[in-house]
Amino acid sequence: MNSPGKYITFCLILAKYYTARGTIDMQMLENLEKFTRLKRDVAQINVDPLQRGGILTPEARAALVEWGDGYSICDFCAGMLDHIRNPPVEEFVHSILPEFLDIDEVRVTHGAREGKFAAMHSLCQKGDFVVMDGNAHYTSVLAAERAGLNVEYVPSSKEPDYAISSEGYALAIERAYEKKGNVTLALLTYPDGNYGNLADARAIADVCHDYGVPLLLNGAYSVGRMPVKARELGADIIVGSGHKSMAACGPVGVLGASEEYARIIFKPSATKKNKEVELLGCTVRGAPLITLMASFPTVVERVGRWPEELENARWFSSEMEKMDLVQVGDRPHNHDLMFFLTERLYDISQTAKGGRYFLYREMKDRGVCGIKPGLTRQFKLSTYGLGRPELEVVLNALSEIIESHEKDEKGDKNEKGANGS
Ligand SMILES: Cc1ncc(COP(=O)(O)O)c(C=O)c1O
Repeated sequence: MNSPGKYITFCLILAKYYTARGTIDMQMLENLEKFTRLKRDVAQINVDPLQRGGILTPEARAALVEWGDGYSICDFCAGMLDHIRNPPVEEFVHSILPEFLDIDEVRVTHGAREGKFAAMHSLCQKGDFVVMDGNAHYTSVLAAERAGLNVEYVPSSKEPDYAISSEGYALAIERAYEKKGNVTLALLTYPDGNYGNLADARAIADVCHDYGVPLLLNGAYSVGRMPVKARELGADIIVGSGHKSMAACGPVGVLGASEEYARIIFKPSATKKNKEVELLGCTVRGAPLITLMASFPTVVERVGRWPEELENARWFSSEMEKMDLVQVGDRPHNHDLMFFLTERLYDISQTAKGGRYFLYREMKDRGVCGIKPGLTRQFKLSTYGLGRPELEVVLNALSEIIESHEKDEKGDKNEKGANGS
């Protein structure tokens, strides 16, 4: 994690809670102390794809404290959250975000998953089919399940590309028809959260439209990181994630729709006229929305720097490959999220002290975190927002770890050879 301070604060809060309860548990205090000590030396460069795009801007961090009270944005609400003028939620939701995403209507949600569910629940009938890419995030699958929908997958091309094709969408829709299914929505994960692959959304949208099926673009890893224009890509519905890619604390997300579908998704209640049913009236009612708004100018600016981000990601990938750590997925890569096959590190883990956890520990010792503890054979990471000097720290850490272990291994073998064993 990128801040040791937050763990220490958390430990102190817990200790205070137990003290207040009058049940000081010595074992618990001891564990907390151990935890604090463990975390004090926490790494500073975080390469976790899940977290890189959600790091707050200084403006959002200040706003978080100021607007932290419950319902803090509701002082001047006249009944519709998205029409609050002070703070300027209305302008943000009805003017700025539609322009940013290039789509007719936008609402704020609690996250990408809530947006996907709202779209599926309102546009599809129970028992319908949603066609989605084989690389789809589990939340897309759960949203469909919760809405009572069947899923027909578009399989990826498998290792090493894991590519998703527009022809695959046509075939999946045909398969659903063969099952006597009613296909009422297609979904593309753009990019997917495993390989960071950006499929040809425009071509996929065209195929779906030929069948009269609207396309939902899951931009959890793209909206707020790179330029994404729904109209240009042919997306009828788009979701983004504030805490993943828009420098917001969350939970917060955005849901956009073209006029035709917005009318259905954002339908007002029959009984509570100024409340939209799918959103249960009001969605994000305080700090997460304010952090999204506070970071927005920086987000717009960083989206404009995407070519630089991409160049860094590609450079990083090529440096990794010099160490035989092989990037899979799109090549050349088109996103900061990358997946590597790291057999060399796995081999080391077979004899290293600590086994599979050696990598996490040794990276942390060198100031890098975010590669999932216990992974050595393959892992994903993100270079988003990291400059070359920080990326060099990551690369040097990996290279040092590999060299030191392989040298030890060679030394051991030579020693055994010399001893005739
Ligand atoms: C590709 C993808 N889509 C959606 C989500 C969920 O986003 P949210 O937390 O905003 O619902 C994730 C989370 O990891 C993801 O990786």
